[in-house]
Amino acid sequence: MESTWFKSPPAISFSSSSCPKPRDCLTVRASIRGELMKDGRGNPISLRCVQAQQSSVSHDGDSNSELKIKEWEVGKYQDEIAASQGIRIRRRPLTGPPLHYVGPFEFRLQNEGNTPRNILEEIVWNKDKEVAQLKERKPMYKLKKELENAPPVKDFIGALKASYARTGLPALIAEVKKASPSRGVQIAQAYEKGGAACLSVLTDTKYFQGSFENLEAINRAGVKCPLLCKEFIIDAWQIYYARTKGADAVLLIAAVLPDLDIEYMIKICKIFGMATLVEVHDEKEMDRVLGIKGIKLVGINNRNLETFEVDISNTKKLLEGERGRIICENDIIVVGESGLFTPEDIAFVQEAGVKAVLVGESLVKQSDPGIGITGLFGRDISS
Ligand SMILES: O=P(O)(O)OC[C@@H](O)[C@@H](O)c1c[nH]c2ccccc12
Repeated sequence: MESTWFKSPPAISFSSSSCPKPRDCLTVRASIRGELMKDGRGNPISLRCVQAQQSSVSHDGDSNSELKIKEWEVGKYQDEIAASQGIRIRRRPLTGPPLHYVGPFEFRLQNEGNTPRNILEEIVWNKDKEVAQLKERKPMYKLKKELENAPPVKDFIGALKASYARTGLPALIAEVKKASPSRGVQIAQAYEKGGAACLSVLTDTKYFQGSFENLEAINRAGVKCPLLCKEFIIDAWQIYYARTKGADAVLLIAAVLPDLDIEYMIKICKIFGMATLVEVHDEKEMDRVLGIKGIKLVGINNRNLETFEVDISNTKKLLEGERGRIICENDIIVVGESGLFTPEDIAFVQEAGVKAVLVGESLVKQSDPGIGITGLFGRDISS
């Protein structure tokens, strides 16, 4: 049967002006997924926007595609809000909702931008699909049940502080990069023996050849270092999932997530006792993140995730002046991330103000990761 959507497009405008409270729309997307019925400040969210729009939706079409259309619409709002915060990464391609839908003319015009503009955007678009499939297989209610058997949480920030106090050097978060689960466990154990305070485990498979199996195996092997789940998190579901696999901390990338999402995800992590490493790459992202409540751990990525270029002076640049002062006053721990290879590099970022470093490449280059750690710091930091 021909859809009424096709004949008469609904009276939906995608500009924020049709919605008096764009923040509500952002959270509505989560509530459609059944995850969130309160806003970032704990107030019940208003479903006004969706309700208003639903009243203009024909009920001839099946409710599934209506829901998909709703999700797409709210996703549009989400991208608008993100763009207003200077976020260049779009959460999904501009392809419209289900094929039979012909949207307002202005949006058909915009639909030209269906190719990702850079690698980060491509990763995020793929992640969006991947997470949707995973969620179908394991809906939230099942995941919540599994949480009851999740391994106990380890204190990520406490481990960083203890290591810094012990060695006087930035605490090491050593990254387990692409590896089979058995090799991943060996590497993790060698990092721990070599003096790493915490471990980062890449879990993205498509682009980084990591896996959640690695995370789970390292946790099961009894490694004592707290574990950071290094994932492209775009949905709270992933945090729950990471916890069931033994994550003690998650990475939140400011280039991808709007402030409200970061705030909301920090709250979820807090409830679980997990830490959040909020990653920034430029001044604008740093300023946004410093304005978010509950920030304790900020990572400065020296690698631009849009181009993959690395420049370690980025860490220094972002810690100068007023920003450095705010960080000190608020007792925020800064992690220097990427491109660190030598004791001089470590000294450079320490001088700039970091109390921890996240290192992958330079450690895995060595056949023995323990020797890699000694080479990186210029001395044995294991005891
Ligand atoms: O291997 P390096 O240059 O030492 O970098 C490690 C880590 O900082 C890097 O893997 C990283 C930092 N942030 C990310 C976000 C996504 C993927 C990877 C990363």
